[in-house]
Amino acid sequence: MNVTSVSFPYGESIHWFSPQKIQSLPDNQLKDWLLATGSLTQRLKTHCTHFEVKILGEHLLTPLQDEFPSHREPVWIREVLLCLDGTPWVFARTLIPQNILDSTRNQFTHLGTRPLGELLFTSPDITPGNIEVAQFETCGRLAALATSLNQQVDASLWGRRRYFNLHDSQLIVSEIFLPAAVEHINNV
Ligand SMILES: C=C(O[C@@H]1C=C(C(=O)O)C=C[C@H]1O)C(=O)O
Repeated sequence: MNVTSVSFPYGESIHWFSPQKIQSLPDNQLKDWLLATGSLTQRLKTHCTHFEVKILGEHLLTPLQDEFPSHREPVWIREVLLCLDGTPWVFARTLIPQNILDSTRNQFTHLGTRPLGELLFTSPDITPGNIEVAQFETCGRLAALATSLNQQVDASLWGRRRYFNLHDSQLIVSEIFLPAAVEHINNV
């Protein structure tokens, strides 16, 4: 895998839609994955022997334009690849505001290769919020990332963005399904 943290951050500005508003959700098994509310990590682990979080980068950075309107100051940005038996299936980009870092004693900044979901789905103070979806064109940065992972991008990529509520704040987790994942999901 010739992806390095040199190109971090990989995220690109995208227009996210409420699932009720986007007319053209994929009409195949991927739709269920896009809208599922549980831990993606737990679901991915049922499709492999070895699950691994590869960190592309983590840093306090300013969000992309319109990515986090309530936070124009730097937030903790974590980008990872979720790999199943050595194959990257998901690119994930998480944005965590400073007040959540402070109120959780910086647990999120010391995750390392532990899946974020281990924190999000075990803390009684964190509740899943809305889900939004988006389609990524084949000419974008994330398509280029997929290509650099030796995954052929024949069609636009699909992703979702989930909000997680903690006290009176939110963090955002975006997950883009790479071609290897879509190939498996739609052909199981
Ligand atoms: C939110 C979850 O955590 C996963 C793990 C991530 C990480 O380690 O950075 C990011 C996105 C998720 O797919 C989950 O398991 O649902």
